[in-house]
Amino acid sequence: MKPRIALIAHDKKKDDIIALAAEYVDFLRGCRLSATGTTGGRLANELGLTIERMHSGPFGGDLQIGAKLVEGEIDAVVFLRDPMTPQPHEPDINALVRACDVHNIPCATNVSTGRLVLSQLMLLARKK
Ligand SMILES: O=C(CO)COP(=O)(O)O
Repeated sequence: MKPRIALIAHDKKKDDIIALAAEYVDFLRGCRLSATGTTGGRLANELGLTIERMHSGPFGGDLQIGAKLVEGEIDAVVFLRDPMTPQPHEPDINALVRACDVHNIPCATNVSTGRLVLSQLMLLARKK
């Protein structure tokens, strides 16, 4: 089965997630991707990725990704949070990260960890 990956970034981290996704774009093309609204729009427009786009984060997108994850439909999350800017939907953000911990789903919250997670998923996918 194709790896199912959720990609999310706060506004000041969006350039970072585009750059990160660009590094792995060939692998990501073979994955089933979901994203919050604005992040997904940029990934689709700038990298040509096919993505299931949820609502924007402040309008419930993190919760939608969390619900998919709870249903067993997400294998890994790359969520580049902005640690320097308060977010109006902080409870939703915490709920998604908590859901990852509850269900033991890898959740990369910075670029370095994102690289480790995507590299490993890529290796595992090659072995299959
Ligand atoms: O706010 C977000 C995650 O908490 C991201 O939402 P957008 O991708 O719609 O900007």
